[in-house]
Amino acid sequence: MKQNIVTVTLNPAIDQTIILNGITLGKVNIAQNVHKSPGGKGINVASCLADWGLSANATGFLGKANINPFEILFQSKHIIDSFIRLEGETRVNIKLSDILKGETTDINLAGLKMTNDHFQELLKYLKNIVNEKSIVVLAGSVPEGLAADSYAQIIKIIKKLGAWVLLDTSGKPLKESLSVKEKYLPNCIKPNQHELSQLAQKTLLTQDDILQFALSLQEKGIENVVVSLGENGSLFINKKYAMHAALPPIKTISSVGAGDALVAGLIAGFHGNLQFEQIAKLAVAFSVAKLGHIGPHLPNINEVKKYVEKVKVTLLK
Ligand SMILES: Nc1ncnc2c1ncn2[C@@H]1O[C@H](COP(=O)(O)OP(=O)(O)O)[C@@H](O)[C@H]1O
Ligand SMILES: O=P(O)(O)OC[C@H]1O[C@](O)(COP(=O)(O)O)[C@@H](O)[C@@H]1O
Repeated sequence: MKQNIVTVTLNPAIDQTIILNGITLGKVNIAQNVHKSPGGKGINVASCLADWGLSANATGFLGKANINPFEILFQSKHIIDSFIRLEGETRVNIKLSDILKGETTDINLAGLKMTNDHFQELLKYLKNIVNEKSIVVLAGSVPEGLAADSYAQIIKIIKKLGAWVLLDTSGKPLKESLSVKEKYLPNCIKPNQHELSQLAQKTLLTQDDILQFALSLQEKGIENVVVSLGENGSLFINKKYAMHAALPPIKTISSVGAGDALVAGLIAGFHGNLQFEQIAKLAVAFSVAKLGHIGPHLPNINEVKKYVEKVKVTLLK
């Protein structure tokens, strides 16, 4: 039984969400409001898990100069803070939330530059704490200075230690992590439609295009392939099942972190040894419940459970 949950965020961010009543590019736009919240994929996962009552050990790299909001989040949600502190500032990512259209535009910056010494320090830490009872989430972009196969390197080490690994990344780091021997593949991946198309090197337009490519990845040896499709829900694929799960859209306050909330729901489900269909329902419920909040937060557990009951699942295999 897997027990301890570790999340790794190589490139965290403070998300600055600017609320606008419509955006016109090339013109002056007046903001309605602005919110700043500590984020980055693995941190968002740990934060949603905390709201569900599961404690995670969060690690990766943070800049010392603007660390306060992260430390406040970790303390308030009892997240174990194992971040390696670096000189300088963690990046600030801009999220333009157009409440008129219900659309969010993300402007993600590069972040702190890393060195191989930083990476080795992280590997050393992971070797110390990861074991056969660990569930490890590796999530987000790879910062400047680290090799594109950084996740592949981490996965090889922690799978040798017996960990179960979920990888949520895109582009070259995703490709590199899947171009390895079967025993070093992640146990689960969660690309969105765009990221899956990048991996496929062609635009996957229809649900069937997406399903066929996701099935081919599962057949290659990735036990669980989850594809998030925004307002169209998600596909969940393992050896036995392929299913589509979704909830009708709710009033979206911010879609930033919906993918991370989906990952948190997957982890909560796998950690609880739930049946695959229940895992899918929990993941979708987490992601939709998050839409009502700015930042990586879920409503209370009972409200999330109400969403779970409403998730519609369709078997595709
Ligand atoms: N407008 C929406 N209506 C209903 N569900 C949504 C909506 N936007 C996101 N979701 C849920 O959040 C999940 C993750 O969203 P998505 O945008 O695909 O992730 P990512 O942020 O990783 O691109 C979706 O699979 C879906 O369950
Ligand atoms: O690590 P990346 O890929 O640059 O993404 C970082 C951004 O993604 C987020 O984790 C949100 O991700 P999702 O909307 O995909 O769940 C933000 O908090 C952060 O600004």
